[in-house]
Amino acid sequence: MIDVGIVGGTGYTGMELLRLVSRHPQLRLAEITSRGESGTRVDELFPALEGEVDLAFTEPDVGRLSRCDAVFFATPNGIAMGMAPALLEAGCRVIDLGADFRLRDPALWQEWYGMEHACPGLLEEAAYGLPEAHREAVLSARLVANPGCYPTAVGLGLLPLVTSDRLKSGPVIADCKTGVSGAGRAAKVATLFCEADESLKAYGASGHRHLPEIEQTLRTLRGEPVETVFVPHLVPMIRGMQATLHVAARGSAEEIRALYQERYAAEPFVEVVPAGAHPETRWVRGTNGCRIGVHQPPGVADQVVVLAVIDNLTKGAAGQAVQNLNVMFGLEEGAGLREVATLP
Ligand SMILES: NC(=O)C1=CN([C@@H]2O[C@H](COP(=O)(O)OP(=O)(O)OC[C@H]3O[C@@H](n4cnc5c(N)ncnc54)[C@H](OP(=O)(O)O)[C@@H]3O)[C@@H](O)[C@H]2O)C=CC1
Ligand SMILES: CC(=O)N[C@@H](CCC(=O)OP(=O)(O)O)C(=O)O
Repeated sequence: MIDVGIVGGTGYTGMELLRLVSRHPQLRLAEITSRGESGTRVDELFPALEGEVDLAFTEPDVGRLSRCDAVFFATPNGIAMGMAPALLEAGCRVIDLGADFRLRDPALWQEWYGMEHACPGLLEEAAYGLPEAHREAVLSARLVANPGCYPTAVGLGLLPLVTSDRLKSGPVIADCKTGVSGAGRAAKVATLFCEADESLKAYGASGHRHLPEIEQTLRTLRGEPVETVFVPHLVPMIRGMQATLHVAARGSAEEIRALYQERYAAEPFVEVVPAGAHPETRWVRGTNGCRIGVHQPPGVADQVVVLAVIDNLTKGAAGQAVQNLNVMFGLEEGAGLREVATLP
């Protein structure tokens, strides 16, 4: 068994990790932290986990955490970088669900996250944990930067095109929507039911911190910059994310769909939906799946619309983190991640 620790076990991605780790056949939860709930039993706070988790929350402590084989950070940005060096030194593997190790350039990190990086020396070493693109790097990594939810949906939605000669020059438009759990559990007025329900709003249209991460992902895949317009939206649902990607590309919808099917044929979590289908977020709710549809607007030459849906908390965060751990430890990549979406 592999002993894992979760730092930030009371937040939304920490709760999702708890759900997945508790059902994973090769993982044992050894440590779970919360400053606010230290001493409280996990199943007292989350009765759904009664009989699944026999632990209480503790204060985050490097000494205790370093006894784990792997530690997940499900914490706000800027926390993992303070504790990761000591954990790595102690021989732990680290997977950060936050953004601390995602951007290669510490100056870019400071510009978008407003704080100086605590361990810029680890940025080169960290593997960017989008397994469909960087499986080899994850396989040998001690430290994984779990991608952001929007960069996951946009990255998977564009990967086959940006690595092919079908992509034409011109900006990619990434029109993205997500549910309120994306903002985390800490109360914010904008995500209160009365503020978010029965309404839809764009935000970050003049610049969102996931833009440099998306640009870095696309540049790495293509070998040159891919101009990107990224506009996120908040929609009144709890989980889910859709990236609607407008891309200039050569070829018919059939040819481009075939390119996607070929690229993702061996991927356990990415599925290209049949011609004419529009994937829905509820098809992947609570699962580690990503469903992708390829369409072509009539009457516009060399233009495609790619639709990619994920669950922001699963493939966009905790599920992908477990997938990365499976790859890092040589486990079957889908272990503990075989959930089927709940419908309706
Ligand atoms: N929500 C989403 O859809 C996604 C989130 N992410 C990223 O994952 C990370 C966690 O997000 P999310 O679960 O939504 O956040 P939440 O706000 O829901 O939870 C944060 C957790 O971190 C703990 N925490 C807060 N401050 C500290 C600290 N200084 N030291 C140790 N623990 C701390 C909190 O518990 P306590 O205060 O009791 O210690 C809590 O358990 C973030 O970096 C987020 O950006 C990534 C992809 C998607
Ligand atoms: C609705 C909402 O606020 N969504 C969040 C999603 C991003 C997120 O979770 O951030 P990381 O993946 O970088 O950790 C946001 O736009 O900030």
